[in-house]
Amino acid sequence: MYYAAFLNLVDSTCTVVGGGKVATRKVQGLLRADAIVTVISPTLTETLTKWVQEGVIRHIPRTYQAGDLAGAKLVFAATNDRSVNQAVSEAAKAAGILANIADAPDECDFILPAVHQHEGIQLAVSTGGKSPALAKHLRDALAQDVKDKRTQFYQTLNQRQ
Ligand SMILES: C[C@@]1(CC(=O)O)C2=NC(=C\c3[nH]c(c(CCC(=O)O)c3CC(=O)O)Cc3[nH]c(c(CC(=O)O)c3CCC(=O)O)/C=C3\N/C(=C\2)[C@@H](CCC(=O)O)[C@]3(C)CC(=O)O)/[C@H]1CCC(=O)O
Ligand SMILES: NC(=O)c1ccc[n+]([C@@H]2O[C@H](COP(=O)([O-])OP(=O)(O)OC[C@H]3O[C@@H](n4cnc5c(N)ncnc54)[C@H](O)[C@@H]3O)[C@@H](O)[C@H]2O)c1
Repeated sequence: MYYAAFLNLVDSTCTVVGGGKVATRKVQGLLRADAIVTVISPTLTETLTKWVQEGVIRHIPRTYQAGDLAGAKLVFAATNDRSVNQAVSEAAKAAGILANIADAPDECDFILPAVHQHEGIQLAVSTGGKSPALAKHLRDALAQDVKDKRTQFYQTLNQRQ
């Protein structure tokens, strides 16, 4: 079983290798947590390009090189090249940096849950890597349940503010 935790990444540097669909999703989650994000990739999705133009993320416009992970608190490998993702995994391990490797659950120090966030409540659902689609489905069902009972939950939360 994985150890479940909520990380404080405010002002922490997180490095994402790859600039495709999966990298975009990982960056979005990091920005929601107020992390400082560097993306290393020769290409970017439209969304990532927009965030670079807005100055929201830093972009290194080339392929991954040894030494790129220096200073990172967390590392994400999300290229479509197995050998690159594996090189990132090995470099992170050697540097003692926790890594998420998008195409290799066995190489992940941590995996991401499906998340729902509304006001003060955050739901996170995992299937331990077995079925991300089921994690998404369960997250949506639980989010609906929270929504249905929101008056009751938010009264409790507001009493604690
Ligand atoms: C929950 C979510 C969080 C996030 O990424 O933020 C997440 N995957 C999501 C979506 C998604 N992932 C995949 C599809 C395509 C359809 C399908 O196959 O289901 C879709 C659907 C889509 O894209 O819509 C395929 C896939 N995923 C992994 C592999 C590699 C492998 O299994 O070998 C492959 C095969 C790749 C291939 O070779 O094609 C691996 C991982 N994906 C995880 C998390 C971790 C385990 C979570 C758990 O189960 O506990 C883990 C282990 C590592 C990690 O990435 O952290 C996010 C939903 C976010 C949301 O929408 O809210
Ligand atoms: N974990 C998950 O949730 C999940 C979900 C779907 C797919 N995947 C896996 O994630 C990987 C990426 O999927 P995608 O749909 O984002 O792919 P994609 O093809 O959209 O994007 C790949 C990105 O990697 C970049 N890239 C390629 N070589 C590089 C290098 N040497 N250095 C830096 N960047 C490089 C490309 O320029 C591109 O931006 C695939 O291996 C796929 O099997 C994981």
